[in-house]
Amino acid sequence: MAGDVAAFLTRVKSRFQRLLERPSTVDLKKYAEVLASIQWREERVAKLSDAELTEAAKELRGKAAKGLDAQGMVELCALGREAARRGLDQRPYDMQLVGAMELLHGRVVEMGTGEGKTLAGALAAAGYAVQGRSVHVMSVNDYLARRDAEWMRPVYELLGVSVGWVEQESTPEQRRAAYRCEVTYGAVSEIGFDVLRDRLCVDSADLVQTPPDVALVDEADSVLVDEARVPLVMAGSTDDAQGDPEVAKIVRTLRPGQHYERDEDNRNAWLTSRGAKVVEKALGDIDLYSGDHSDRLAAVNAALHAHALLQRDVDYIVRDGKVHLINTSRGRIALLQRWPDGLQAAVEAKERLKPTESGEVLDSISVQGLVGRYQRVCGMTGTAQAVAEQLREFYELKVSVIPPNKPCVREDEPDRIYDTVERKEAALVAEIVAQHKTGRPILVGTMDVAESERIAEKLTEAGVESVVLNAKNDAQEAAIVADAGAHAAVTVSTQMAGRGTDIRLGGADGDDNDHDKVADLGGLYVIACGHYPSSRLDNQLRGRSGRQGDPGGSVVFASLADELVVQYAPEAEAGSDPEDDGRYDDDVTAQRFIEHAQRVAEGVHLDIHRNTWRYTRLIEHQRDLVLAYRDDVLRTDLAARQLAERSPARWKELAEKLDDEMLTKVARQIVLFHLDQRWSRHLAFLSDVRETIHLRALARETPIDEFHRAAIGEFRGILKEVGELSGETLESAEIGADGVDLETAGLRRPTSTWTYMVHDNPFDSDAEQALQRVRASMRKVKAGRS
Ligand SMILES: Nc1ncnc2c1ncn2[C@@H]1O[C@H](COP(=O)(O)OP(=O)(O)OP(=O)(O)O)[C@@H](O)[C@H]1O
Repeated sequence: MAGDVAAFLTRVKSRFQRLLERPSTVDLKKYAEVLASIQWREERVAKLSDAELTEAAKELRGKAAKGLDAQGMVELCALGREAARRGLDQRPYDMQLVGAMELLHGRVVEMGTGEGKTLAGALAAAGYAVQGRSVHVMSVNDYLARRDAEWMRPVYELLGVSVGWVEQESTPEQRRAAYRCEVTYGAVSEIGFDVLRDRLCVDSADLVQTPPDVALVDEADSVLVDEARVPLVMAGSTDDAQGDPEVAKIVRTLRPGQHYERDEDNRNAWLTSRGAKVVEKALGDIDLYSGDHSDRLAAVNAALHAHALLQRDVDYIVRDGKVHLINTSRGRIALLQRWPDGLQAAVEAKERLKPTESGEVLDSISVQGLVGRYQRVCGMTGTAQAVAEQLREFYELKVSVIPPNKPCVREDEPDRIYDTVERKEAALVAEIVAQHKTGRPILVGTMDVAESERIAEKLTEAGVESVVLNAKNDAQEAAIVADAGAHAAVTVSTQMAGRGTDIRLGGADGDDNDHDKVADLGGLYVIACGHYPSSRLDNQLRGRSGRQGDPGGSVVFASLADELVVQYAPEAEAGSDPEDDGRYDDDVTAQRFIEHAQRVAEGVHLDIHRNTWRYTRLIEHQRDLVLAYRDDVLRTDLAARQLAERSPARWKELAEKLDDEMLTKVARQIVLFHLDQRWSRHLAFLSDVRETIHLRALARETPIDEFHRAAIGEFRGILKEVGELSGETLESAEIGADGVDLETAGLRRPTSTWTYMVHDNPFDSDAEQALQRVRASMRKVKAGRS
């Protein structure tokens, strides 16, 4: 009873807190005086020569070393505005300055599409730089990182702020130079991979990054929420996890319902007893569930997952003999992503492809862990309000909504709801044909690659040529999207392909005439082929139209047979009969079910995020401890002192042969080798624990508690073990004037390393769900056997 009351109070408290902390539109009254002061100062700044402007920014640095006070903010904005006017021929709007100031207060700002976030972000980054801080502007891809850095360079230069960018092709030297700049642009993945690669340096001169200070995250909702769980991984070459072609062949013959079943949300599949028997027979009458065949069981599970849950052209495409994952939150190829090794190999076997190299995970960090390293985090996006709660829960970040420079006049029509997908698509195509005749540009948002191709085909049949945007590279995508506002353009796009690119009415190279012609037709018309699993994604798509007060329109064509509804509101039904064409006219019940399905989907994703974070938080914490120790070893003589104390006789003997510098280097190499290897083993251990945690949970232990207990217990001994192993190596390895030969001592560092992002780990996405599945499958197997 007391527990119930406590739970009730906690719920009330958190609801109350949420209400208090609801993101609100910034109070412009608060900024009225500041904006007036900026304008007053701007008139004076406009009279300065370029050199004097840069000098004034330098003076501001002197005063801002301990932070920007109100006067400092005014000066920064006045100088920044003038620098943008001269460098870009764009005078930042008041709302951009307000956005920049909110970023400088450490907020995630919501600014609509086309409101000029890139420039607002650059002014904020310069504001941090004049305070002596170093800023990483995190973009969603290489293309945008480079584009934004180059685009904003004139502004930074006039303000005397150095700027650089990193991309996948950058050499270590280029990276080092970029990170030495006060402001560095880079894709989140690239910045994360640099953190991981720096983890392997045995000489501090090889490090490329400087300590993390300020992260300014572009498309903050995608990065901090949608992709937060994505682990960035660095692997080294060792043995390879090959997909078993024999198992793949057997699994290919299995039928759903008979041999295996899937859970409702399509996140897992398991063999029925009949399926288990078929597999066991085909593998030579083995008992798949006996301890002797655990490798085979793992291979069967991975193959079944690849066969039953991962769909070609939805989850991945096959191109050039390789499996390319499709990033579900952006609906485009995720070049650097792969699944956990067993699954990747299983999909390759399913598609009968040559297996790609796999390896031992040397280190990994989640996007959330990466962002968590920074002292200060701020960000910008067109859609932050809907994730305000998550930003607060996971990052302690607050959202500020910046009103648009010009009010949005886009017309968002009510949903058009149909009974079946076929009839919905027929109506959608008819609507496109009709609108296209007027010359109005249309952007069609689809759920996945397969759907985008299907719609494009239907359009061709109906005599409308369209451009499909789904699996091109970022630069090409940007160029295509930029032209989506041209007269009579029809662009079919998967989710947010080409995000970050402005869609100008009249086309990228159009003049004012072209703009006005398209505006007169009603502006860009966005048509969605259904609702996305989150209202935020819907809004992102809609937001592509109606920029800077332009006219525009949007509509969603939905059906009660859409995957979202089938998966998350299977009980959905309409309150009326459909018209002849399958449309439910003004049916509130159908509409409510669709909204309900979206809310459930949002809830499921939040739960998964919360659950994964409960697991990864501890790992990230352990990682921080190991890294802090590693950093001491790398930069000081800690290893030498520790080994001298541990093996005084050997140390004395070596000190007679080697100079101090070499001996310190030897000690460092030995300790770093063992530390890195031990950490890699620890990660493998944790991954094993997570994969089997649901089995342990059957023994009535709470999975997360059990995981913590195992992880903490194992971690406790790591540094001691590294000390012991290092001592042994010091005693036994050959150490001469040239240093230590680790290889002859059997201690090989990985010869090649590579980095990738793990798309989604289906094996450990949600311990509770996994537990239920295992229970269900065990029940089934048992029932089948008895
Ligand atoms: N102060 C300004 N004056 C004139 N044009 C501007 C100004 N600020 C930005 N722009 C222009 O507005 C367009 C949109 O800018 P930007 O791409 O930064 O918008 P955004 O908010 O990032 O949009 P998205 O959500 O699509 O990423 C660009 O073409 C840019 O050159």
